[in-house]
Amino acid sequence: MSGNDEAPLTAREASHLFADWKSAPALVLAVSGGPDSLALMWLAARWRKALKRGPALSVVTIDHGLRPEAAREARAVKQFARSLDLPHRTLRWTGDKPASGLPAAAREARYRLLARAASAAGAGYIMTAHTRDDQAETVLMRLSRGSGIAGLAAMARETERQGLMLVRPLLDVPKQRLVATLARAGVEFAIDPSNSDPRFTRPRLRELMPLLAAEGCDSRNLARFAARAARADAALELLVDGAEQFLALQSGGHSLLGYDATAFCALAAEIRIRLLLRVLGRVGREGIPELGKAEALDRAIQTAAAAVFPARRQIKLKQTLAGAVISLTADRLVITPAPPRRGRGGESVSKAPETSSIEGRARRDLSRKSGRMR
Ligand SMILES: Nc1ncnc2c1ncn2[C@@H]1O[C@H](COP(=O)(O)OP(=O)(O)OP(=O)(O)O)[C@@H](O)[C@H]1O
Repeated sequence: MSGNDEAPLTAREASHLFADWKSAPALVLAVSGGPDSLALMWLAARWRKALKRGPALSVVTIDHGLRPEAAREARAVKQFARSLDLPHRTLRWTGDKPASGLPAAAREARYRLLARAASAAGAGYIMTAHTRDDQAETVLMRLSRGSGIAGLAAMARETERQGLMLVRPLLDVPKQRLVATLARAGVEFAIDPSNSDPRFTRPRLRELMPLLAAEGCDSRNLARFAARAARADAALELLVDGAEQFLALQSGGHSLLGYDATAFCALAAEIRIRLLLRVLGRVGREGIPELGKAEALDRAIQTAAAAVFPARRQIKLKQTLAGAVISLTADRLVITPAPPRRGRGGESVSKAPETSSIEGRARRDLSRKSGRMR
């Protein structure tokens, strides 16, 4: 790709960026009406037109019902899509809007609606216009929250989300190049004022970017850092696979026996914590817990394991986390689903499907690509 961060994207560069999805049957383009996603739509339409055979493209805009101008912007996207011969739908978020955590709730609703539109269009892929600048902001946000390596890897080019693939062909492209692409094509675009609303973290961090860039902490270097963190994360996940297989072999395939406590405690802390996250996500009723909670659990296990107890089978630690019960004896670390919590009317409350112990059940998708920050 051109090293010039201000040059419009060429057709050749775009065809390279989209090449991975050339043989997908259908793609949904998520287009808000902002410059990044309008450029995505324009580039994807030009790419598709140049192909003899390729995916059926359709465009979806979500109206979050938060700004009065949103409906007009969605109509403008529809008009532009029509001029490019692309079918377009607008879906509206009609649910209650929370008083706090609005960006996160809007994002949840957006992806839910996009997934619905993709299923209706028979598309297994949703394409967004995340840029290198978005990647850099994500790294900064996660850094500021003390995220782990998986979180610092930020967004991936492809992410699985509820059975659909979320794909980001422009993740290495600076936003300025998209703006330049639109300017050359003579396309006008809307600016969403919430993108610079100082009530939200991301816009406040965006404000800092020029200052940081002057010190070398620019989007290129932050994105490079994310790529390196992703590489380290992938290597660590392989080590966790190996550790898991090793511990399972040591249990002789007895699914209810859990892990050998000494072997578990001898693993490196990072591997133990990742293993706990995996197992809790698989066994527990409440999904993968926060990294900090798994770290605290690991510390408690290590402290309890070091304590001397007279009886080998005596329980050294018993704790619940993420809808799972963790118990430790001198011999074994066992993680089982917690009994279902009782609701107000006495009915049981369960978030995850019934599972029985550490081993012996299908592995759910627990990767960082599930969109959860670590
Ligand atoms: N209203 C919308 N309708 C359709 N697609 C949208 C809408 N808003 C955002 N998108 C898609 O999501 C991409 C990222 O948007 P933005 O950076 O504003 O979202 P975000 O809240 O930071 O979410 P994310 O967690 O996905 O980064 C856009 O480039 C676009 O492809």
